[in-house]
Amino acid sequence: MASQLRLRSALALVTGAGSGIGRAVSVRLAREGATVAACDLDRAAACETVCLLGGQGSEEAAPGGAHAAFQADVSEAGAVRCLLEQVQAWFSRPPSVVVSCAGITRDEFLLRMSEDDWDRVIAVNLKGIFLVTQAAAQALVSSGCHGSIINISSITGKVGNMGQTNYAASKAGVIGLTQTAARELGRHGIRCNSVLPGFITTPMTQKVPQQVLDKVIGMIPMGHMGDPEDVADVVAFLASEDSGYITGASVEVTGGLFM
Ligand SMILES: CCCCCCCCCCCCC[C@@H](O)CC(=O)SCCNC(=O)CCNC(=O)[C@H](O)C(C)(C)COP(=O)(O)OP(=O)(O)OC[C@H]1O[C@@H](n2cnc3c(N)ncnc32)[C@H](O)[C@@H]1OP(=O)(O)O
Ligand SMILES: NC(=O)c1ccc[n+]([C@@H]2O[C@H](COP(=O)([O-])OP(=O)(O)OC[C@H]3O[C@@H](n4cnc5c(N)ncnc54)[C@H](O)[C@@H]3O)[C@@H](O)[C@H]2O)c1
Repeated sequence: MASQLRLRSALALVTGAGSGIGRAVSVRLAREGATVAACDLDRAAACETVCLLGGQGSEEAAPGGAHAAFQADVSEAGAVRCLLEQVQAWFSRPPSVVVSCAGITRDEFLLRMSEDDWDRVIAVNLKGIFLVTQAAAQALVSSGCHGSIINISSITGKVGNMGQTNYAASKAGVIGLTQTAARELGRHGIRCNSVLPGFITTPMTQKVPQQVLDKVIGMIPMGHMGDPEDVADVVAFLASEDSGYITGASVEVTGGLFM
């Protein structure tokens, strides 16, 4: 898809920006003119992403640099509050585009899943998106700014997946959270949408047993796994005014898996 500078005035906060889909989203939004605040649990990975953006920015750079890297654990309320404070102090405005990509898996069959594996996945994938969505929406509403919030769910949240009771629950929760936020925030000019990727080639899917990947790929009408850029294409659309009348939607990026 030809890139356009349709995001030239946007400040985009991307969590999970240090890898996979979050890195691809950061690159794509920057290419369309956005200033990117790249956040990750892994500070070094976030900085590597900023370097890919051609930005001079990193936390060591002068405030207001082209792009900047931030470190935060999205599952921690204090860290997320601090993140939004840092971003607004750095760029003198709230992020008008917020893309929550940070996420983990702790896969195990239900009969064997530990409470800790459940708790951690819910904390990062669902509570993390609650905390980021809430903090970003508070900043936008208090400043009277419009915005677009994009939360990365998964097709697993729609159809379930063996070995992922924790992950599927978290991703289904993201859909419900985002739809509710869309209902509440529409009057403030803030759109909220979910993206539901299928199997995408990233470090997250590299942990999946090959036997399982072979099974699933055989079920994909387009016959192959997707790339992070396939998801970034949709995120860029939802971030821009080209999707100005879309909110509360769940957009599947799956190659047709489980259409
Ligand atoms: C018939 C195929 C149906 C496929 C439906 C898929 C629908 C949803 C696709 C999800 C796409 C989005 C994913 C995205 O959100 C990103 C991720 O979440 S990536 C991580 C995805 N995780 C998984 O898919 C879990 C993979 N499974 C495992 O990691 C392990 O199996 C584990 C659960 C840890 C258990 O390991 P263990 O060594 O105890 O067992 P095995 O691996 O030997 O498996 C035993 C048998 O179960 C079959 N199996 C396991 N997982 C799946 C699965 N997800 N779908 C289908 N079948 C699965 C495995 O093939 C073995 O079968 P068999 O007894 O015939 O050898
Ligand atoms: N890869 C896929 O097939 C696929 C499919 C559907 C949905 N998703 C979702 O897309 C998102 C990105 O996944 P990916 O495949 O790029 O994975 P990835 O593992 O490549 O990247 C995830 C990033 O999130 C960061 N992160 C993890 N926990 C964090 C925390 N507590 N705070 C801040 N950052 C944290 C990691 O450091 C990493 O950089 C996830 O939410 C994932 O569930 C992925």
